[in-house]
Amino acid sequence: MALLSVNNLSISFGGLKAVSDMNLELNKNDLGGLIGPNGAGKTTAFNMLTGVYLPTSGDITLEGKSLVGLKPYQINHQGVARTFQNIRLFGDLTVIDNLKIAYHSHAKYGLLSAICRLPVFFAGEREMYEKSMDLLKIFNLDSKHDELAKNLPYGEQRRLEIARAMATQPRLLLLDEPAAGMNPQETHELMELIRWIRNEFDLTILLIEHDMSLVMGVCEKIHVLDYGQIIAVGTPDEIKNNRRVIEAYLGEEAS
Ligand SMILES: Nc1ncnc2c1ncn2[C@@H]1O[C@H](COP(=O)(O)OP(=O)(O)OP(=O)(O)O)[C@@H](O)[C@H]1O
Repeated sequence: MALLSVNNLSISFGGLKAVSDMNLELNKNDLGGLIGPNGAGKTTAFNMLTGVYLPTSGDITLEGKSLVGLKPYQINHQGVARTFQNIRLFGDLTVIDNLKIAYHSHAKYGLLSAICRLPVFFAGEREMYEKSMDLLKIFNLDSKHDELAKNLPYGEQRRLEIARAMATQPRLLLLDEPAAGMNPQETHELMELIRWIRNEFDLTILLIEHDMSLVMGVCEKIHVLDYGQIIAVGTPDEIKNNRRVIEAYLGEEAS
């Protein structure tokens, strides 16, 4: 069974069909890409996958269980985490607190234990701190754990956002333009990191990206959206040589 299955997914905003009969399948451990010209519907698709938008029609299943109609936090509890095109960290909190907040969504103690400062609260907090530091080490941010998130350089903020998504212990990680604003060196390091976390955490990843060096370098299966419709699915080589894909991108360049 596919890990993620998107079946005939559509959404309209007024008269605009932003995504139309979209189909997409990812198996466990796939590293997939979702590409397409500006306004093709990529982020809208992510917003439906994460419960931000309710599809007009169609279904989304995670290991056979439908996600449609669930709220974003419920979808996160099912094992789907995401990052955003525009970084959405808590800028005035420290790096480690940004991660601890994410771990809190899976905390093993309740509100009463926290208010009464029961031993289970302290044990839970200690565990969250240790797990957060472990993740920060992986993302090479441990030396900055005490800095405010807003003071990190841009590339590190992007890495922290991925680390925060990982703190919710996802099965499926959705990355919306993870390399946006990164220089070539940072993009190259990000590629290595994405591959590594996929293997290390037994993850399935779907990423939206305009940086073709990253998409072609890291994705094994690419879906191409144009005007809300999937126009091609294939390996990087197949996509590079696909006539409809070339036309879609050339059309964008010509306009
Ligand atoms: N909430 C909304 N209300 C109305 N229209 C919307 C809404 N969200 C998205 N759209 C429209 O849906 C279409 C798809 O937008 P979307 O942001 O998904 O594209 P995209 O492929 O992610 O583009 P980009 O690569 O530029 O980020 C666009 O025409 C956009 O204006």
